[in-house]
Amino acid sequence: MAITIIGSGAIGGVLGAYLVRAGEDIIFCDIAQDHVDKINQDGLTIEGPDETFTVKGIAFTPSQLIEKRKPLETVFLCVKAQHTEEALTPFLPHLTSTSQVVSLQNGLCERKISKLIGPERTIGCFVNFSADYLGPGKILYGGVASLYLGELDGSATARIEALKDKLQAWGPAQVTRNIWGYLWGKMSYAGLLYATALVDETMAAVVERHDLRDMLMELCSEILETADKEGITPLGFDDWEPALVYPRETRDSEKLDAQLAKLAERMAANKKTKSGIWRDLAVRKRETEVDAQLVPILEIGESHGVEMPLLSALVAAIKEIESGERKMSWQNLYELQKIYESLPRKAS
Ligand SMILES: NC(=O)C1=CN([C@@H]2O[C@H](COP(=O)(O)OP(=O)(O)OC[C@H]3O[C@@H](n4cnc5c(N)ncnc54)[C@H](OP(=O)(O)O)[C@@H]3O)[C@@H](O)[C@H]2O)C=CC1
Ligand SMILES: CC(C)(CO)C(=O)C(=O)O
Repeated sequence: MAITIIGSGAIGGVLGAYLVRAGEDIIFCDIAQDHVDKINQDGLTIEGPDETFTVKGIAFTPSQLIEKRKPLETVFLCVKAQHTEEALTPFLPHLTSTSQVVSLQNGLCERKISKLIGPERTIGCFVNFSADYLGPGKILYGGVASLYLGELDGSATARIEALKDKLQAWGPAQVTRNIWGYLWGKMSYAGLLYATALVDETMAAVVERHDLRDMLMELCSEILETADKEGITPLGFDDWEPALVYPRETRDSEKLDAQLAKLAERMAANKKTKSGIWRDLAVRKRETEVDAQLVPILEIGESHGVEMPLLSALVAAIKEIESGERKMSWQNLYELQKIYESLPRKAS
């Protein structure tokens, strides 16, 4: 089973490198010509917490790969959420009736992919390991964390098992019958991650702030309430436990505090201490995935009549940082805190 990785940056690069090292047939595809050239000339280097290694790689830009007119059987789609359609569309003529496209992305990208190619060719995936693209041919890997694969309809299939088995070359990939539970669980966590990117600090430094905690949990609750209205129970992973956050009325502050302390510890111990959102804003100076990740949640929430003052303010603040109108600062979190304090339904 040849695997084509479309978007061979942080996530695609790490998974691809481990698979190449295990002898799998991997084709890297990336829009960054310098990255493609470097992989072809000198290989792809992964700087991980335990080891640094380089694999030889075969890489193409999308146009080079399209020219080859080869059918693509298994695709790992690892582009940022906002690039989902534009990355996949050129390859539609090269997909067969049995092709499978796995979304190794944050967000509800499986919805977009299944619109393009049908749910039967779309495979859901929840990824929580961390990585950063450092430069052409070079990726920092933060270390192992959760990765779940699942059919969108929750069925158990041989193809999911086969993919899970292959991914053992990377680490403890697992199968789930509830991929939407994980994807929404990650979206609730994404609310927290985006909030940490409002300030030029580590994720742990924000999560450790007790004075901001109720506000941050209310922000995540807006997303969790939306999931609830969609009939989905978000699942927990890697010290993020949505069930301790929502429903608001069953929240046990002591238990939640203990859990968030563990989460902060985990964040501080990772090689990647700041989020991908922070990195897009502060290092890569480019737009984040906010329009493709949190804005759709706002839309879904609004369609159910969920009030989302904190999420709306967070989205606005991130967009202002993107456009240069706002700077990263603790002040941004204090502004969210003020909104929180003005809410009638505070859960403290
Ligand atoms: N990095 C992390 O720690 C984690 C990331 N994720 C999620 O994984 C997904 C991928 O993120 P990540 O790997 O960090 O992103 P990266 O930016 O590191 O990698 C994406 C790569 O795709 C390339 N690309 C963009 N458009 C196309 C295209 N049309 N065809 C082919 N390649 C293209 C990008 O090039 P260019 O940069 O030039 O646009 C980039 O090299 C995101 O949804 C992210 O939220 C999930 C968990 C953790
Ligand atoms: C923080 C992380 C790696 C998840 O743990 C992430 O999803 C991101 O950087 O956006």
